[in-house]
Amino acid sequence: MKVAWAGSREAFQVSDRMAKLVANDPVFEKFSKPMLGRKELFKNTLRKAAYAWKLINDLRLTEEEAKWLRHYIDEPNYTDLHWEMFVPAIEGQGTKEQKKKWLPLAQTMQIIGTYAQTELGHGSNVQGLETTATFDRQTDEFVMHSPTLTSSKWWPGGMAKVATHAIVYARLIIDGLFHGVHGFIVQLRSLEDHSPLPGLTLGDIGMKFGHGTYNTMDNGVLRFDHVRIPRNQMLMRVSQVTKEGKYAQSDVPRQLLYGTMVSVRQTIVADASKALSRAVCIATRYSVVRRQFGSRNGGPETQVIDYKTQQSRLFPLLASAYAFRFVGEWLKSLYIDVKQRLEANDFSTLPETHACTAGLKALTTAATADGIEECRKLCGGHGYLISSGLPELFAFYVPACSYEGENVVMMLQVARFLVKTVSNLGYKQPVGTAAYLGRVTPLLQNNCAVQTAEDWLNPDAILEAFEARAARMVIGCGERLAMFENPEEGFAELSIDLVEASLAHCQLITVSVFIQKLNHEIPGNGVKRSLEVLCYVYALFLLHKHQGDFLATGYLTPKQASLANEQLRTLYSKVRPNAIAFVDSFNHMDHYLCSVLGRYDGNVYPKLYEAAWKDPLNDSDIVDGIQQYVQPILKQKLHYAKL
Ligand SMILES: CCCCCCCCCCCCCCCCCCCCC/C=C/C(=O)SCCNC(=O)CCNC(=O)[C@H](O)C(C)(C)COP(=O)(O)OP(=O)(O)OC[C@H]1O[C@@H](n2cnc3c(N)ncnc32)[C@H](O)[C@@H]1OP(=O)(O)O
Ligand SMILES: Cc1cc2nc3c(=O)[nH]c(=O)nc-3n(C[C@H](O)[C@H](O)[C@H](O)COP(=O)(O)OP(=O)(O)OC[C@H]3O[C@@H](n4cnc5c(N)ncnc54)[C@H](O)[C@@H]3O)c2cc1C
Repeated sequence: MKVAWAGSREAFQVSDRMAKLVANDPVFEKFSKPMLGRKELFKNTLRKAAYAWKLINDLRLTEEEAKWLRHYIDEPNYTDLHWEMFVPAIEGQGTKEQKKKWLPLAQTMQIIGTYAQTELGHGSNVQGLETTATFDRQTDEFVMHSPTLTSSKWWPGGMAKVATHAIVYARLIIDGLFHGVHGFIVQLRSLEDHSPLPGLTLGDIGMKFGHGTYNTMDNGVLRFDHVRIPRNQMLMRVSQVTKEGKYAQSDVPRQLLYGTMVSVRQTIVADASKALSRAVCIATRYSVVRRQFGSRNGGPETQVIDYKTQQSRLFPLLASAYAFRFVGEWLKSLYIDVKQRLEANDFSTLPETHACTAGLKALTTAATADGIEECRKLCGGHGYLISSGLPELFAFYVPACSYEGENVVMMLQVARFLVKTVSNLGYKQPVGTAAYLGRVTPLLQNNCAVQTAEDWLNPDAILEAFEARAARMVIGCGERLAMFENPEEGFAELSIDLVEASLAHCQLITVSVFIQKLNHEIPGNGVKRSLEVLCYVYALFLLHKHQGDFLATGYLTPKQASLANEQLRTLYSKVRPNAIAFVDSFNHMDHYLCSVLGRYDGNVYPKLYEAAWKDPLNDSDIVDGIQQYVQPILKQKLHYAKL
């Protein structure tokens, strides 16, 4: 199962080796992090990032190994933006000459970059950005300027204190004419003494949710006061500006300007299963250790994992972790394919890839953030302790619902793709993830054939149910949209239904990828049979949760929906004996989990007790402030005795 989770034996070996390397190195200790003040926390992260870079070079780690190393170090920092956004932005949007100049500097970290798109006034609406890049023909330069307070760049990670360069998105202006938003490479700091260059105001935007997690990152604010950069620092793969000030567009689509976001959204989907599996591992192990009620004749109480209600909250999350792992893997291969096509100027699959990355980013991050919080509750009161590992994990993870495309905004992008696909049905056969919309007649006409709970243990029955639900919701929206004279007005009016239809479409993708995985790629019958159980749990849980959709579209009868739920409960009993094996297969080491409740050895209570004594408040019996503020209250003579 470990191999099935990792994707291959080689992938398992690489991640396992890096996990051990980090866990065994005292530099990467992290239990004390929540006790540090912001400055110490930040410096501590800089120290770890520098040490990690040294290890990467000294040990000559491969790119894959370096990624796992950063993952297990487990602290967001400036290198995330450098490797995941700055470098890919140059790769995807730079010309050959620009790549030749900038990539070697970035890849050896002689410069450190960030991605400065969002502003105080606009994040989702990229076309609404206000920073300007005005071409000056006399000097062959762009003048970067922040004309308003709301045009201040706001959020870019690593920008406040570390980055020496940024890809800055700004409105291109030539001779007073606006030519859309483009990316520019801008140097922020001196490579000698690290001070901000003249004309730039740079700072940190302040503390974020959760203490010890995202505050390791220096998210920044940046303002320009007429800062000049050479013309050849505009990223020019999509559009070019000549020295005469002529604006030209290549025959590559403008959407490539948004390419870096597609790349990172794919990574975020691939990473969702890491965060969810981490929370599920903690909650499952603790649910086996924790006992409440049910003692008979002085025997042990019931392990809380044996309560049906606990199982009904935990096992769908376990199944979701596996579903997200597989859909992340699938999306990665889709992305690698589109990247190769884009390099060869084939843009045909870009719209579908954009819809998949946007929609699956929204689906997986929302479910993962909610899932981590549910795992915290599954651990009862102890889940609220930092030493459970869950509050910090939640604080770290939850902004994924907002960054890289706010989730509702992303689902509306999926809706645009679906509406377009439906309106083209007469003359263009949909392919890939939308192929089912080409079979609308049977999907609209045929209803579910399930008669017994056992009938639900059939991948074809499940797939057809999810296809019919999504198709009916999408087509229904399409029909209602057609009644509006102004399509944009109609889209806005129906946006709530469109988001629900998009979610149905994305859930269909995750369910069908899980089924596909089982049909083709699982080594060993035992592993395959166990994963089949999780696949059914995932699908039937979604069906139960969204049964309103399945019933309202008329595909299921109430009887069939309740048979699905009956089957789901039976499946929970099949998951129970393997629950620990399923979470051990994630191969999460204690160092990575950083959780007293999720310890591999189950030795929870002594370690919980021990961890409490490490709190700085327990350094002495009488702490600072007691004599000054508590004793006077105790010793005062009250006028009003009853108060
Ligand atoms: C316990 C403690 C735990 C701690 C753990 C620590 C672990 C650390 C581990 C470290 C490991 C490293 C891994 C890290 C990986 C991830 C790093 C993430 C860091 C996160 C930092 C965040 C960065 C950011 O947020 S950057 C800013 C992102 N901003 C956005 O996403 C903005 C969203 N807005 C948009 O995308 C657009 O503006 C949009 C799409 C909403 C609308 O655009 P528009 O210009 O108005 O266009 P529109 O008219 O709607 O569309 C035109 C047309 O184009 C199509 N389109 C739109 N976008 C794209 C695209 N990207 N690609 C292709 N096509 C696109 C659109 O559909 C339209 O098509 P048509 O309808 O056919 O015309
Ligand atoms: C931790 C973190 C790190 C970040 N790092 C970076 C970075 O490195 N670089 C960078 O450039 N940016 C970064 N960002 C910014 C991030 O990309 C934006 O915050 C994100 O894109 C959301 O945009 P917004 O803040 O403008 O939200 P808004 O769009 O203002 O969202 C507010 C609300 O309005 C709704 N809404 C907005 N538009 C619509 C619409 N058309 N229809 C319906 N509802 C709508 C949303 O659903 C949401 O509920 C980061 C953000 C965070 C939290």
